[in-house]
Amino acid sequence: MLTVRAPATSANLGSGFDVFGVALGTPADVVRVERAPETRISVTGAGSQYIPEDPEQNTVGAVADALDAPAHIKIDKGVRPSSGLGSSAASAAAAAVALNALYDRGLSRKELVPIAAEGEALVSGEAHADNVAPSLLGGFTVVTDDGVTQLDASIPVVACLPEMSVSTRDAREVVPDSAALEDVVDTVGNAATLTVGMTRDDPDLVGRGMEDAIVTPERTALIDGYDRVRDAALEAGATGVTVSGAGPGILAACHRPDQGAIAGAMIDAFDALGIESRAYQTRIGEGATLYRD
Ligand SMILES: Nc1ncnc2c1ncn2[C@@H]1O[C@H](COP(=O)(O)OP(=O)(O)OP(=O)(O)O)[C@@H](O)[C@H]1O
Ligand SMILES: N[C@@H](CCO)C(=O)O
Repeated sequence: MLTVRAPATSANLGSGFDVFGVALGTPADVVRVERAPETRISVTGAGSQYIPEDPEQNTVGAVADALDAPAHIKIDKGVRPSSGLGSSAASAAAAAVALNALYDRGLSRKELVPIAAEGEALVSGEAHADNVAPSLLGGFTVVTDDGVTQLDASIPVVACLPEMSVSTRDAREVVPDSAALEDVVDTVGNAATLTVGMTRDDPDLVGRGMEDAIVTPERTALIDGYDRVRDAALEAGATGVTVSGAGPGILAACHRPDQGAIAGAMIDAFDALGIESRAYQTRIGEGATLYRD
């Protein structure tokens, strides 16, 4: 039996829609695999009641198919589904690493990115890799049609998850088909600022670069209380705030000493609207880890 822990991720970071992603220190999914004549899946943990065990409908089933690696696969969910924290991707990334090792396929982490992305195609209709890449590789990742670029980074963040769900499929429907040149120019500038910030591990530059005038405003309308939570986080010292992935999770970049106050302010702001939430005080962290039992 092999065990893999794969982290939650936050994609987009505002200015890098479908391009940027980061691995989070917590939460994470844990996947255990054992060789078997055909794939069988069981799911426990956060939100497991909403996750199908049918291999045709679970992201890990798509990965087992893509690697031609049938197995009994046990998923222990730490990342709640439809959270914006890359729940479906964490399972897919963990399964890709585990099955690659179980069947000695010899693929590198980068080569596993498109394989894990097959799972995303199953649930959201598109094989976007901006969550599976950081879950596999760790740090900050840039995904384009030409491949994946990875950079180690360790910016402190708060990921606040309200008790509501937004499916990636629905959140992709509100993305505009076109944008004004002025907004594109602003977003490119912000994306460049954020990237420099990551290379310097500078939370101020990263936060400044999280602004986006094209996709994020359309998506915030799907998250009750977004503006109040964002303002509360900024007042408590966040250097930047944006929707995590497709939402409803909200990501704040910050300096380490402000983390507790930001987490409290975000939870209180949701609470004032009658919405329960939890906040992960974490930092950009490592990719999937393989354990041999
Ligand atoms: N192993 C899995 N883990 C989580 N969700 C899964 C899994 N397999 C299938 N799903 C389905 O995927 C959907 C959740 O994926 P979705 O992309 O909407 O959320 P997410 O991964 O948390 O968000 P995001 O990609 O925005 O960060 C749910 O419908 C869920 O049933
Ligand atoms: N880039 C994708 C990620 C989903 O987590 C989106 O925002 O739709």
